[in-house]
Amino acid sequence: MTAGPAIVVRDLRKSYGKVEAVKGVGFEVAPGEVFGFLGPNGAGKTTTISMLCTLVNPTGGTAEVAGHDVVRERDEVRRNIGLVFQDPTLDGYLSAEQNLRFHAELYGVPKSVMGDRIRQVMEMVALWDRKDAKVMTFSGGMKRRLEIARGLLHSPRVLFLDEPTVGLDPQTRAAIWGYINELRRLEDITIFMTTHYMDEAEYCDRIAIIDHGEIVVVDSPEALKAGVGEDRVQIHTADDARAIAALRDRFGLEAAVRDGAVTFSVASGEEFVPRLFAELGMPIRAVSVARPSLDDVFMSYTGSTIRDAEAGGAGNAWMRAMARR
Ligand SMILES: Nc1ncnc2c1ncn2[C@@H]1O[C@H](COP(=O)(O)OP(=O)(O)OP(=O)(O)O)[C@@H](O)[C@H]1O
Repeated sequence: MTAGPAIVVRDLRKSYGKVEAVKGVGFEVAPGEVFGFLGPNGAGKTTTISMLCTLVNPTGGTAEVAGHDVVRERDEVRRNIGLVFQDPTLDGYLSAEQNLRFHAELYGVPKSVMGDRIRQVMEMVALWDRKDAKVMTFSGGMKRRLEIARGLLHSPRVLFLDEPTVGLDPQTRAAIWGYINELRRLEDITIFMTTHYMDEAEYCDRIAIIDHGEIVVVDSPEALKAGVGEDRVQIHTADDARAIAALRDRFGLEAAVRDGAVTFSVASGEEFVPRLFAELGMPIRAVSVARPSLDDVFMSYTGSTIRDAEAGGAGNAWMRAMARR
């Protein structure tokens, strides 16, 4: 266990020419934490994680990972971290086990423990029975699982995952989260991950929301959702227009029809519902109350949903950068 924080970032910056990809971000990650870096395409997530992994040099500020400076102590940082990035770097012509063995040798994992460790990490991602198959025969999800196993081989103190579930089907995404949660239980490890899936950010201990190269907020998903304050209430009635007018006149609430139901936000939704039935003055056929989601949090901090923020993005940072010129 690291004595101090696993990651300390202060006023970290990166510019590519005139593009300020990261504009002075700062945060700390505690040992053992699963820390999520959340933001739309082009927000600066990959640039930040790349600086922490020593793959990109900052243009300003400092960052320490596992107690080492990412610029001055690059080798020490590299020894202490595992990486799972978006672009696969496995060798398709080698078997799954050979890929891991090659990596273990590269990282100087002692021969005496190598075999056991390879088996342990492959079992963790349920690939041990496929150890002899060539990686080129693997599905996208299996490759991602193998990359996670490889990232763990040398028992890193911090594991960096850049969009670990992007492009995978929901079932595989859920399985990968199962492995991450298992990892948290079995290994003394800190996990730093980027994602733009709101539902996945829920699994993190804390998340930082980054937008246009700046951190807008850092907190636990629960605290962020509680900070939004209001619940979302939906009611079904025979006359939506009349219901909307009644909500405005009797309760001063602004409602609108969304997803086929009259929808509005109110503090303590569950306590409000009995009043609603008593005082709306018209029959209600059905009602639902939902706590704020991280989508609502993102909306309240950035003024747009993460999907709106991504609309128009080509899905590739480079293509977007070119398109802007
Ligand atoms: N090598 C580069 N050269 C020039 N501009 C770059 C480079 N890498 C990133 N950028 C720009 O920096 C900004 C942040 O990009 P970055 O890839 O860090 O965002 P991201 O949040 O990781 O997005 P994504 O979800 O698409 O991976 C974007 O405007 C991008 O176009």
